[in-house]
Amino acid sequence: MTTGRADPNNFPEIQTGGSLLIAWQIKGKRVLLVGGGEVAATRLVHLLSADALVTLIAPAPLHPEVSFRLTQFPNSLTWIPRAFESTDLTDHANDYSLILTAIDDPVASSQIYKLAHQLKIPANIADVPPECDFYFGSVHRDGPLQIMVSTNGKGPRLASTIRKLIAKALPKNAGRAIEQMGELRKKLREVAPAQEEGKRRMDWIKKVSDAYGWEEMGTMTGEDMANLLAWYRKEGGEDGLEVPTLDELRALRKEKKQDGAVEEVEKKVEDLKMEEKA
Ligand SMILES: C[C@@]1(CC(=O)O)C2=NC(=C\c3[nH]c(c(CCC(=O)O)c3CC(=O)O)Cc3[nH]c(c(CC(=O)O)c3CCC(=O)O)/C=C3\N/C(=C\2)[C@@H](CCC(=O)O)[C@]3(C)CC(=O)O)/[C@H]1CCC(=O)O
Ligand SMILES: NC(=O)c1ccc[n+]([C@@H]2O[C@H](COP(=O)([O-])OP(=O)(O)OC[C@H]3O[C@@H](n4cnc5c(N)ncnc54)[C@H](O)[C@@H]3O)[C@@H](O)[C@H]2O)c1
Repeated sequence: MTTGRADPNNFPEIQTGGSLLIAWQIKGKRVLLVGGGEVAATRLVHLLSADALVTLIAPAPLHPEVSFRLTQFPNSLTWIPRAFESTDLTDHANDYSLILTAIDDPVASSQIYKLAHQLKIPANIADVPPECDFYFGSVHRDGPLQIMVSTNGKGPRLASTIRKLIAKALPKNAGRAIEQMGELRKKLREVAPAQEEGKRRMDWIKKVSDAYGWEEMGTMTGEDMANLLAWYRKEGGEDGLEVPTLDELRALRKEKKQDGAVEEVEKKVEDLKMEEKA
């Protein structure tokens, strides 16, 4: 939506030869996973974290972690206990958004890749980079915060080392703070939905994002958020709208709610919560 570039003439340098890193919204989409060993177990962590609907094809016995996921996710993970057959794909050509294999059989792997390619379904064939439309990366998750380290196939173990270094350097409650920011942004769009308010809304949320520490953002209460939104509404007509300091925001907690703006916003926030529950 916005680029956030300070200098419009200072274009970023492009290093070609990389890959496209994206956050694929695969929730509710069908994925075929072939294989039930250790690598399949790691694939399941990624897929189930993203709320995908997974069909797993592999003969028994399964890796214990894979068996555990079956009991943990009975509605989103289905096991077909046998080896892969080509009709698994040809009869279900439109079913799958994504195909992953994690099997110790290079011939079957290649056959699955060719079928996926014909059907134009993106595939990752573990251990065979030339037959991967995309690679996995080393992932750190903390709620909505997702960090993926990729070495573009050069050094998976080094990716894992870098991921751990990054995770160590993160603020303790970064995930929680980001979750809170998501809630605030959603509520702000709700109380100030007007299209023409888009720029002011974005300028202000940028300021809010920079105004408080991680700890403060993570421990912000529903009342603080309502106070912030009321602040925005009250001062919304002004250009260069400021954000309350932390002290100002905390002071608002104690104020009696004689202020109609706060009550109005709190009611909207309550309505939103009810909608979410419904
Ligand atoms: C990140 C991670 C994600 C995951 O799989 O979940 C991942 N591999 C991980 C670990 C790992 N894999 C291997 C080792 C042994 C040590 C070593 O070889 O380094 C270790 C380390 C270990 O076990 O400690 C063996 C291996 N891997 C590939 C090949 C084939 C080849 O390279 O030709 C071979 C056999 C090489 C051989 O035979 O010599 C290929 C791929 N592995 C990738 C991802 C993709 C590129 C990732 C990137 O760009 O960085 C890519 C290209 C395709 C793909 O799988 O998508 C996960 C770390 C998760 C974590 O802990 O955080
Ligand atoms: N990319 C990576 O990060 C990475 C890391 C380690 C290993 N590997 C490679 O990934 C592959 C899988 O590794 P693993 O440790 O999970 O192996 P594994 O031996 O633990 O598991 C293999 C699984 O595939 C199943 N399988 C074999 N043929 C099948 C078929 N035709 N249809 C359905 N299921 C079938 C087996 O029953 C088993 O469940 C190996 O080739 C391994 O070298 C990749």
